[in-house]
Amino acid sequence: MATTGNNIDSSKAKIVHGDGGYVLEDVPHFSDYISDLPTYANPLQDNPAYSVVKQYFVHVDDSVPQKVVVHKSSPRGIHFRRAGPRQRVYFQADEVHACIVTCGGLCPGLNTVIRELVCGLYNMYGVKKVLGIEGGYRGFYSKNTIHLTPKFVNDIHKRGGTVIGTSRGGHDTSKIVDSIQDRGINQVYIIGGDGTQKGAAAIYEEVRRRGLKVSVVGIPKTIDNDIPVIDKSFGFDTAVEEAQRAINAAHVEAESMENGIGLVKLMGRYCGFIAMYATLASRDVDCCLIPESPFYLEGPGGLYEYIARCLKDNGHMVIVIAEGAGQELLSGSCGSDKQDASGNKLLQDIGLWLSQRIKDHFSKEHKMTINLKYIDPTYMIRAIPSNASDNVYCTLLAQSAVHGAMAGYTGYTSGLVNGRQTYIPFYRIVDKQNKVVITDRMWARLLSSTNQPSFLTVKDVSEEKKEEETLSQMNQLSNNTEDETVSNPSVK
Ligand SMILES: Nc1ncnc2c1ncn2[C@@H]1O[C@H](COP(=O)(O)OP(=O)(O)OP(=O)(O)O)[C@@H](O)[C@H]1O
Ligand SMILES: O=P(O)(O)OC[C@H]1O[C@](O)(CO)[C@@H](O)[C@@H]1O
Ligand SMILES: [Mg+2]
Repeated sequence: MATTGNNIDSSKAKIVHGDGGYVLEDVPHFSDYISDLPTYANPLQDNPAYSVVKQYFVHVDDSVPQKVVVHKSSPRGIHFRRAGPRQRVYFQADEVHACIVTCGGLCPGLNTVIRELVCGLYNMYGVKKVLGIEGGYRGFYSKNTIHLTPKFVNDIHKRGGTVIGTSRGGHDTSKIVDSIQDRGINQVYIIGGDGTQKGAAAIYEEVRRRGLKVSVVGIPKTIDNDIPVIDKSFGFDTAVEEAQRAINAAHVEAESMENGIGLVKLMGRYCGFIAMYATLASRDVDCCLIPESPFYLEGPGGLYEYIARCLKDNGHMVIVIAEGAGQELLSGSCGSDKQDASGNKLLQDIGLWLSQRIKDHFSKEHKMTINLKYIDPTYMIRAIPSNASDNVYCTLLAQSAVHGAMAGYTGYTSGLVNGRQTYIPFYRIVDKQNKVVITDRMWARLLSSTNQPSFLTVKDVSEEKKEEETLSQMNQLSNNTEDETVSNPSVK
């Protein structure tokens, strides 16, 4: 049996091979494990808003390539099923009993997704029974539910947070599936980050083992942007925009004083996307430190040397640090192995630690007084409503999720790949975490925009590149050999 690192059985992967090295990583469908299900004409065909649209229904063979940059001799590569409404659906409106749950940390846009799931189900498919599960996964078996209607959700998108609450920990697969079965729920919309998607994959496996006609659908959420495959997660843009306010404040403080340093700590437990994009957007940042790129303080090429140069040249500087950066420098201090209820590492405050180190170093070694202001906006970048572009993104994600469930697909995450809405099998989402690749162009762009040292030796760079190549070769190999092969695709 082939399993991913998370014990998700990937041997059931539906891989379809086509001409020219075309590979479709398809998502599960009810018809894979339940026979003779009736289908119905999609009610959208009679909806005045959609019936005028030329080719509104997605073609059964439509798929979206994972890689858009190719060479003339490259194989066509991996594709995902294109999201959208299908001609035939597997549920009648009054048969659907949907539920929505939000898990993990907050993220701008959660309420927008909830709103659009409810309105999409009501307005597009005439579904009237939509339950909100309160307080995350544990809410399935230990909390009340809320009946969600278009009226109830009408202006929740203007508020931060999630109207149905969220939590970490408390995932008990069999209790959750018992609750789904007992309540007669047949569409489960699960909004959350990498941990949540692992939980969703486990729920799907159990639902399938019990042979239930229940669609299990994930909607990827995380301001950290650590979910692989998708272009980016919703709320990320909003968080980066809000982070600008902290960086601006740091810059104003720093440039108003002699030897002023503004130090901003931003969220990013295992990856530095928020810090990287906020730095690139701001142009006021002189140094960005992220978990993927270890840094050191002392000696040639170190952080102290760079700070001294910036202060000498400009009189001030701004540093952005992701909360997960430099944790190895802090190791040994107490509390480093603590975890939250979901098993995520609890981090120590690298920003506070670094502020003290910088002050001590410059007063002792350079006899200089540093005016350092430490700004930690923490929850302020995620406890806000989503901006306009995230709102549109949330709407498309939610509507795509609904179309897929109505069409009988299950075990998928609704996600944007190369600007197109797709259905991605869970095993692809939970397999690994998305990280900033420091040998990619984006990190090089950042280094050339800040002029900061890379903190890497030539040897480090070549090792990093080798590691990346090995990883991508392994991925290629597993796609070619591990999974069940279906030639002559009969795609739905
Ligand atoms: N491997 C796993 N299997 C089953 N459930 C899991 C797993 N990992 C996490 N979960 C559950 O998923 C939920 C959310 O996980 P977590 O707290 O890690 O947040 P997340 O979804 O990764 O979001 P974020 O990191 O953006 O805050 C929790 O209820 C947790 O119990
Ligand atoms: O909400 P909590 O448990 O304080 O967790 C904070 C974490 O959540 C995130 O916002 C998303 O995973 C991280 O950036 C941060 O480390
Ligand atoms: Mg997470």
